[in-house]
Amino acid sequence: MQRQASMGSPLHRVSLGDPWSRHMHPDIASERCTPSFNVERLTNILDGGIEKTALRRHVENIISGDPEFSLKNIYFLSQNEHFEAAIRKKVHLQKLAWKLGWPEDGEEFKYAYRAVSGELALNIHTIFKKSIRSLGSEEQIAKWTPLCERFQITATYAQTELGHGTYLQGLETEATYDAATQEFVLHSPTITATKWWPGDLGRAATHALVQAQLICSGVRQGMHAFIVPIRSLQDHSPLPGVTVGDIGPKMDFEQTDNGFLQLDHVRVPRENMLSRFAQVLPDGTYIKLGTAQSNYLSMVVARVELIGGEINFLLKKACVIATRYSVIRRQSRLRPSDPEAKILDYQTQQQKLFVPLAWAYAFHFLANELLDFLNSSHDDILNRDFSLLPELHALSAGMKAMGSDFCAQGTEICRRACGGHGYSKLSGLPSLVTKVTGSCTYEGENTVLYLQVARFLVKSYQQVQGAPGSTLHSALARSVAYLAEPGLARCPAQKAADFLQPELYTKAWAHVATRLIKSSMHRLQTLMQSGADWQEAWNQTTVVHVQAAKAHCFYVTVRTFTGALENLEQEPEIWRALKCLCDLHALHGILTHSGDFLHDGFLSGAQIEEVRTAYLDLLLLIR
Ligand SMILES: CCCCCCC/C=C/C(=O)SCCNC(=O)CCNC(=O)[C@H](O)C(C)(C)COP(=O)(O)OP(=O)(O)OC[C@H]1O[C@@H](n2cnc3c(N)ncnc32)[C@H](O)[C@@H]1OP(=O)(O)O
Ligand SMILES: Cc1cc2nc3c(=O)[nH]c(=O)nc-3n(C[C@H](O)[C@H](O)[C@H](O)COP(=O)(O)OP(=O)(O)OC[C@H]3O[C@@H](n4cnc5c(N)ncnc54)[C@H](O)[C@@H]3O)c2cc1C
Repeated sequence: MQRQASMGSPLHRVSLGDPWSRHMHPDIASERCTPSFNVERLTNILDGGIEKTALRRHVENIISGDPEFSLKNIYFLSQNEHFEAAIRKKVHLQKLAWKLGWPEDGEEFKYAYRAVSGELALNIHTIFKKSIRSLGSEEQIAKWTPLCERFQITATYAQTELGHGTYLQGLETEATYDAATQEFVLHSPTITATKWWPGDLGRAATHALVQAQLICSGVRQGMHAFIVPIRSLQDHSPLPGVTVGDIGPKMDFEQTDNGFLQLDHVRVPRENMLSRFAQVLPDGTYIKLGTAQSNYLSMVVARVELIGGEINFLLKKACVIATRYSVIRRQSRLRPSDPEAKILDYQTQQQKLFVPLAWAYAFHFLANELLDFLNSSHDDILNRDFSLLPELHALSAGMKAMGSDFCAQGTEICRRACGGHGYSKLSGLPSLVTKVTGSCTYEGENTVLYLQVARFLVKSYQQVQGAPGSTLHSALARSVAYLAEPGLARCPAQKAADFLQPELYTKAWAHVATRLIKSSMHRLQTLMQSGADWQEAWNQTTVVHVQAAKAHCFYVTVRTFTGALENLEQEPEIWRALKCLCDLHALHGILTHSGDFLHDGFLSGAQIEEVRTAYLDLLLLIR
């Protein structure tokens, strides 16, 4: 008879399933019996409260107890079998959700998605639904949302083409308005106009949100979104004028049918253009209600939600797997007379695992703060108050880029830290690496997104240069307020312990970000003064602009992590544990970019050595 673990115990997910995992490994059990803080309390904090922990565990127990959600053979499936298994799980989960009354945007779906390791199909159907909310009029939301929620239609977000993924002004798919019939004619004029990559398009979708160049009365009005039926609701066959299929095997995401779509003069009614930010009147008059980039809002929402909802939880899983492995795996001896050591007792293994762990916490708090910013500004933007959009765009772009970069690095470090077993798919680590790697490309290629941050920093720096002190602070966005603050020329730290002060290392990062932004601006201005036009000068300084953008993004992660710590001062044990990880994150960044801190003498070589001492002591403390 299997021992039924209580829902609250950490064992509840281990003692189910195959016999040999029924017993907790003694090395893990011993590690767990002397925590320096209340583990359940920290779990509640990370979940967002006691009730959410209980709900998460309730959902996880449902999932882990239902054979329909089994992942046992997941690594042995072909591409098609993988997709079909994901469809079956999605349908089963949706029926369960309806039966249990789970709310559409409730936490339950998020917990279920993680519990099945993302092995669910129709994820872009959800992005389609959210895009309708961001780009659609109230009438369009009222019409299409129920159809999505009842799965009377399944949909995709079709923006990227064979010829263009980044440069949206270059999208070739056309939507030409025909006033005579009050319809839009959607057409793929070239092979490079073929929509290529959209998820759920290859086999599942009946409808597509097609981002296309709107042509009204012969005038090209830029990228707009159109809802296009692509498969029959009767027999799921492609509709007339539609050529659609799957793009084939990928590095990962085989649970998703990324597809291609060609449209041959497919007609849709005028009402199918999403019209929150622009309208076409029956006579073909174009009414602009937003900005040229208003229809990019759906990408801002997706970038914010993917950081915590997809990207960072892949790193969290890799940290759990690699840390558990590192207290079970014994290899070599610290002294000839000792028993073989747990590999987590080697300093190098501690560095390998505790830095990604610190990143996982840094991006956990960052994702929450960015989600709060989105939720507090989204309604204003929908009501066409775009005042917060530039900062939201810069933060979402930069944090998606840095979050995916760090999570891709971190999962790979965790995988390598598990030696040969880390190379086995059955460890779960390789698929975490290949899945998170995709996030460096999808929803905006990272370099391109860092350049968007750089563009925002250039404009913010020009504000600082051009505005008198008093009016400055009010106008400058909160995330770049440090640009207007009088910084220190030299770091005052005298000893290693001084570098464990969050205010000190946060200011150190603000100093470096400010200097790099100033330096990249100086290079830009120098090139222009020597005769280069803005575009040439910009292109010739993009490397240093990306460097400045990364320093700014790192500063934001440090500032956000230290802010989260301030909210935990009433939980001293937890505060101490997480402060160690915050310190480690900040100091690891300083050591790996020490040249940027030494460059203008802000830190001396001797101070870098003190940073290293503090850093190495942290590894021991965290262990
Ligand atoms: C659970 C499932 C896991 C897997 C899910 C995977 C789902 C993946 C989906 C996708 O990948 S969907 C496709 C994603 N594609 C992109 O992200 C495309 C990236 N490219 C762009 O965003 C744009 O082309 C660009 C690079 C920003 C350039 O745009 P454009 O040429 O039009 O403008 P710029 O001249 O650069 O900037 C003009 C102006 O507009 C502002 N701006 C740019 N983007 C946005 C935005 N998203 N929101 C608000 N504002 C934006 C930009 O800051 C400039 O402002 P100013 O400086 O002029 O004030
Ligand atoms: C797993 C996955 C899922 C996806 N799902 C979807 C989806 O559901 N819907 C959808 O529409 N799309 C989807 N995509 C497509 C994705 O959005 C694009 O691949 C992405 O936007 C990058 O565009 P691209 O592929 O054209 O790369 P490119 O832009 O061609 O990038 C190639 C190189 O060019 C560089 N580059 C490009 N522009 C510039 C510039 N201005 N300055 C400097 N360097 C530049 C980039 O940095 C990069 O190094 C998905 C992609 C993946 C991998």
